[in-house]
Amino acid sequence: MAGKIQGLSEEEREHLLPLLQNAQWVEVVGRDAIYKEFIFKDFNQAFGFMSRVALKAEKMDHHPEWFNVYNKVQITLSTHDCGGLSQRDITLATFIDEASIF
Ligand SMILES: C[C@H](O)[C@H](O)[C@H]1CNC2=NC(N)=NC(=O)C2=N1
Repeated sequence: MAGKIQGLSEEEREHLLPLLQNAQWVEVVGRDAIYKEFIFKDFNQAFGFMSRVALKAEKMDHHPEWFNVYNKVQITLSTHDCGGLSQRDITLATFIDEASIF
C-alpha cells in the first residue's frame, strides 16, 4: 500500500537539515537519507531505547533502518514510499533524539 507521501521541498530542506545536523544527524552520501549513531552504557540501555523507538515507529507506520551491536545503535531514516526524506523522517528523528536521553 504505497501512500501518497510528499518528499521534503527545497524550502523545508533548507530549514530542517541544518537543525538535524546540529543534533549530529548526517546526510547519507548517494542517497536521500539521514544517519546517526547512538552509544549507550550497555545493551540494556540500547535495547530500552530501541523499544521506545519501535513503539513510536509502529504507531507512525514509519520504520527505521537500524543496526545494533551491544551498546551501539546506528540508525538510517528515509521514506521508502517517496524514495527520500519526508516530514515523517523529521518527526521520527526528533522523537529518537528525545528517546535517547533518559
Ligand atoms: C505498507 C506500509 O504502510 C508502508 O510500507 C510503510 C511502512 N513503514 C515505512 N517506513 C519507512 N521508513 N518508509 C516507508 O515508506 C514506510 N512505509
